[in-house]
Amino acid sequence: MTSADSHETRQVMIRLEKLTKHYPGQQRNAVDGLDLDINEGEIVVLVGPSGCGKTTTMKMINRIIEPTSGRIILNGEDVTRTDADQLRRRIGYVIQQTGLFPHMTIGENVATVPKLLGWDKSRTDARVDELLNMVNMDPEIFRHRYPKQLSGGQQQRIGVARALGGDPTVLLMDEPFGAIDPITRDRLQNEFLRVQSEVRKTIVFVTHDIDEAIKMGDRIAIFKEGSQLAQYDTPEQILTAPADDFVAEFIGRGASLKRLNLSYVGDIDPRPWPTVSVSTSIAEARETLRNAAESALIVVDEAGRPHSWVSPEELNRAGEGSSLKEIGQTPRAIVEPRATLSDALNELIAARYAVTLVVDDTGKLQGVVDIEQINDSIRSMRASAVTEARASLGGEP
Ligand SMILES: Nc1ncnc2c1ncn2[C@@H]1O[C@H](COP(=O)(O)OP(=O)(O)OP(=O)(O)O)[C@@H](O)[C@H]1O
Repeated sequence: MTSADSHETRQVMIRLEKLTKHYPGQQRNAVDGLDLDINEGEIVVLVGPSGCGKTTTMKMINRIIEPTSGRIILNGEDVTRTDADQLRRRIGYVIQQTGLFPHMTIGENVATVPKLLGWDKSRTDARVDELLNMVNMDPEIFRHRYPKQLSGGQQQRIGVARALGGDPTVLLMDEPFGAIDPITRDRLQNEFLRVQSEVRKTIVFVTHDIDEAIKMGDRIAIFKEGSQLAQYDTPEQILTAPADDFVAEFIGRGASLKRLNLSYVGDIDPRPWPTVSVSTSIAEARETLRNAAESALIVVDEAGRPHSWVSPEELNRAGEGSSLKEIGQTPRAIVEPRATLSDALNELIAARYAVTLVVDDTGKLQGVVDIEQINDSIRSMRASAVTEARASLGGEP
């Protein structure tokens, strides 16, 4: 099944129909007749140049900005003219500067929506603890603190916890990690993806950063000015088959490098490499290497974990009485199947080796992956994306 099929079979959670916003005094509509379907449980990222209308689009979904015309359908229900306060309780909202209430403790902030929903104290307290744990903030330590006693990254975690308070079906995120330093941002993005794999909300995420869009999005909507949709597709499709010059330019250079972040070492079958155990004798190791096409051996410990690399020179130099435990080089460039191909390539370059060692969760050697295999994987990804793009145009595969 292709990714396009799986999107079609899922239920639409948010449907925007001919959604339009005209700001008084402006010549053009900020958002102009936008049609967009967002499926249940997916992260859709709205991305595009400044002023293209992505924030206006998102804020119309919870009607912080009222549409001029068009309809918003939430889970099959037309909510364009229903009570906006009620609507906002069903939709979590995370913004760049967290919007935490400074005079309230962290616990009180996270309890905002449960209180509005009239939950009793014990249910609310339990929910606050659950949410703080979910975003990796120990309730015992942080519950009674105030926002200004937290770092920017910690405040942003609380922003996410608060938005999830009433267990909303939909979460709107407006450049949530925009004001955070790059290293913390990366960590928060990873954490958020972990949280999402547990909570499976329907998420609309606005960013101006295409790399963030590629990382976070199940699908990406690339906007041109006036909220015209240039392309609405998976990150893989957008990177491999951009719909037009505007999209290609917006992705920028290095699309192939960005694609490396979308495939994993686990997608490649590691190939075997001549391997001996630390207890093997030097003579036996020499014999194994002599019969192998490769130019070095991997030595594994009793549990099958990489212990060292040994070269023919090292084996020749070693005296008959010495052990494989004592000679060779410490292995580097070790990756797990969940590492991205980008991670694997980084390891290869940093270690200046020709292959990375692939290990399982227990550290046991599975085989190796080399640069050729990484290259083949990118090539086949590109070929399948082009086939898919042609098929969606109704052309010959
Ligand atoms: N309150 C407002 N009054 C008048 N015009 C507005 C208002 N808010 C936005 N606009 C205009 O509407 C258009 C779309 O703005 P919007 O903020 O939705 O874009 P954006 O894609 O989110 O941009 P950015 O990345 O810069 O935040 C812009 O031309 C903007 O100047």
